[in-house]
Amino acid sequence: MIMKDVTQLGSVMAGFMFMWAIFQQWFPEELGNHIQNYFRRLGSYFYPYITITFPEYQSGEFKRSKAYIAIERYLAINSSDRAKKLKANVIKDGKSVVLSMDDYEEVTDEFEGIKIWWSSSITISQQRSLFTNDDGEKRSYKLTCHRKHKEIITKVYLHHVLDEGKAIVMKSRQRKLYTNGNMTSWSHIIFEHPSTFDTLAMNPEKKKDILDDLMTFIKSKDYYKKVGRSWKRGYLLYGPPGTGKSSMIAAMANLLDYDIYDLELTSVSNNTDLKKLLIGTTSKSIIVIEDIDCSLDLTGQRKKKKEKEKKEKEKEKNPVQKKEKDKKIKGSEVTLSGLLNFIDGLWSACGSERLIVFTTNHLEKLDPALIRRGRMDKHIELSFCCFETFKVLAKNYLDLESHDLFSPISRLLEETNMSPADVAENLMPKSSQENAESCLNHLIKVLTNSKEEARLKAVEDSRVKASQSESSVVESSDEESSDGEG
Ligand SMILES: Nc1ncnc2c1ncn2[C@@H]1O[C@H](COP(=O)(O)OP(=O)(O)OP(=O)(O)O)[C@@H](O)[C@H]1O
Ligand SMILES: [Mg+2]
Repeated sequence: MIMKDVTQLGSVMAGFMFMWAIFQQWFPEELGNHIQNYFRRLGSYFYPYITITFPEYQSGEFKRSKAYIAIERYLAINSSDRAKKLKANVIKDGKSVVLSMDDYEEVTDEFEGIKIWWSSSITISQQRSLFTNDDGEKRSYKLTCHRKHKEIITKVYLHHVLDEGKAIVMKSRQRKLYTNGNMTSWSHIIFEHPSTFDTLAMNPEKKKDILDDLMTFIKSKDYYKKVGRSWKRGYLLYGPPGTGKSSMIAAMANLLDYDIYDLELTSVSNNTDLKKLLIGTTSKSIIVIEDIDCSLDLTGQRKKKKEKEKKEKEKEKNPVQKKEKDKKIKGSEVTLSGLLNFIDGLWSACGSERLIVFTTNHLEKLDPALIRRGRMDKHIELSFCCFETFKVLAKNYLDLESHDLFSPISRLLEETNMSPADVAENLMPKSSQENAESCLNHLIKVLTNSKEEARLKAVEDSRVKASQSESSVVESSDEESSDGEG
């Protein structure tokens, strides 16, 4: 209603201005300016509103304007005076419907006590252009507010609308899992991994710590800017196979609504291609390098320690040699320094709000430069299944929070090294006859066998060790006696 009054008032003022344009030609210039100013003031008095229009397509752009899409989604959810006619947009390959305000609808919004009017309009263009859709329709949203609020509306409210709208778009879009199939570009599939922090079995305190860290990160845009760092964070996930490293990455992506870029380092030819791939990533994403120790060629790293340290010192003195020491990625020309640049060089700042995650089964094999704090800010160990981990798995897989068999399982878990993947596998019912108790009994059996196997292996290992040291004693005494003969 108010919106209609505002629009009518606008039409009256437009009429005034038109008449003025005709009269203007009959007056001397100076008098004309006076009258013009007078009319402007009069106009502001009767029509103290400003309007801002957001077209669906910016000129020169083929894609729908991001601002338009953000406003569309914001208004569908936030406008206090909801639109009566809605439009349904089908997204996520037909799996989800998003409602938005239909053409020629009006809604109101309120921000810090200020009333804002929004209207949607459409003009049909006779001349079809590349920048409109097939029907030659040009849609736009128009914001109207009182002139005295111009500052707060343009500087604060619009940011709020665009940020909220973008967040809604991000939440409802389909997330993608990218891989560098082609050497310098990414290809993707829809990312639909069911792992979440609820299904992830690990020590609850550790889990909370990671969750807090992630939530702090996503809210820290201004902080990162203030301290002069690009808005990204590195996570190093390490631990034996089947302990949940990949599952945690999926849980992170699901929690934050991020895309995943799964970087296969061995198929990147050189540092330049690596840089191109980096530029091709978007914000709000996780760049993952799995099994980083398998990608880096670390042959020769474990030579005799002292000899190596001596050589290192010499190389430090000679920059040419220092460059040579740079390790290469197996089967490619990408070097360690190329990778370090990828993580935190100048180019790494080309996007924002990004996590870089490395996983490894062998932390000790990694070059310290690669995982130092600042590059890999948070080191997270995922280890063999403990009782805390088991409890989460029992809850997820069997809907059990407690059971008499939990205490023998707790003891056995302390005495064995079984990965959560193996425990989970044993908790899964294999037939319709199996119930929670039979699954627990099955797990006890497997844990007992594994404990026995570990005991036998330890006995065998110590036997081999003893026989090795015996034979080395014999060898050295033989050498001594032959030296004596010589
Ligand atoms: N901590 C865990 N919580 C819940 N499920 C787990 C956990 N660890 C392993 N699993 C289960 O085991 C399977 C394998 O786990 P995942 O692939 O995450 O292990 P990983 O640590 O990445 O192993 P790898 O080092 O071999 O890559 C998962 O599909 C999941 O079902
Ligand atoms: Mg994995």
